[in-house]
Amino acid sequence: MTSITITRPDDWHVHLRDGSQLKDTVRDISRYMGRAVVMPNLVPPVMDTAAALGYYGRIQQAQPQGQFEPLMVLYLTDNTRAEEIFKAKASGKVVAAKLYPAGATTNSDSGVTDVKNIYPVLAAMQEAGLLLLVHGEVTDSSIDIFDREQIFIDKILSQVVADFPELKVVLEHITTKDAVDFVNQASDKVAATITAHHLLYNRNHMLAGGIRPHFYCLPILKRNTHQEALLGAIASGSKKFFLGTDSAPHYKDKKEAACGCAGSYTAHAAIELYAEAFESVDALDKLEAFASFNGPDFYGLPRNTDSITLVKADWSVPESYPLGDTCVVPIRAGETIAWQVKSGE
Ligand SMILES: NC(=O)N[C@@H](CC(=O)O)C(=O)O
Ligand SMILES: [Zn+2]
Ligand SMILES: [Zn+2]
Repeated sequence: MTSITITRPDDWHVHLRDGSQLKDTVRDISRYMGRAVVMPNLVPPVMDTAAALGYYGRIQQAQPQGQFEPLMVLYLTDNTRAEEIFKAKASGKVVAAKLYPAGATTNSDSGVTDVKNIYPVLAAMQEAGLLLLVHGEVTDSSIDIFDREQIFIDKILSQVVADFPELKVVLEHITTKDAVDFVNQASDKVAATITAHHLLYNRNHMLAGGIRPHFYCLPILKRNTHQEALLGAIASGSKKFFLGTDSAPHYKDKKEAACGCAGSYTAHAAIELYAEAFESVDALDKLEAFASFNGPDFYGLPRNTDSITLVKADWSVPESYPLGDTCVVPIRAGETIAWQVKSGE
């Protein structure tokens, strides 16, 4: 296949950051994504509706044409109150709240220390119809970093799902066969996003023959059998899996450092990288539902109505892109990508 036309996609998990970085992240995300679920892990985090609406306004100001719609998320803390959930829902702009276990990932220090602390909030979310998005990793330092997702699912997520059967839950950026199996056997209230980098890479790409910091993200890339399980999930065509890039820019010098930040940048070529992943398992016919149908269907939002066309033609990715005052090194920097979006779309 040399060309494929799909309904305009959305990104159900992205980091746009704030301040001087917004013009660059918004430029990339709004090239062809209709909507994006914008993660709230700013400094300070987006903890209430007023902050979410302020952030929404700044994103809107940063987009040249105004055709892109940010979908806002509240950052849950031990102190989030149930009434804030109803306020958020009533705003019409906030679609979800995010559970970051405290200390699990970038800017998660104010996250939740014990999921029991937010049980009244989860009850309110279930009642109001606000989705729960989850960074699914335990934070216990004695637990091996490669096991943190699987143990979170066993110890915490299965209990939450059992205790709130009507709550819609998205397990974000899944990285393991355990997560694929969990989501597949769960009710239709449970879904997952999968990133392009977890589909295209495994931990060998990050660690064999030299350490490559731009592949360092959380949850960390796993062994190739887990990558194969993720590819199996997208090739299955299940409606429970959809596009969430987790594109998470950090300045070049913060990644290429003795203690580098977690996060990989893919918004410069998101759908193009997903097309490669789907093609690798001969499943390009499943790309449209994954990128453009399953997300809005799960969130209860309308699907986009216009389309974009991808053509098979190599292009070279720059070594870096401008980001705020300096730059970000994207995934595939200095290498080629096999698909491109036809210009003008
Ligand atoms: N994925 C990452 O490695 N980093 C994300 C946070 C997150 O999504 O966990 C970030 O904000 O940089
Ligand atoms: Zn995360
Ligand atoms: Zn993320």
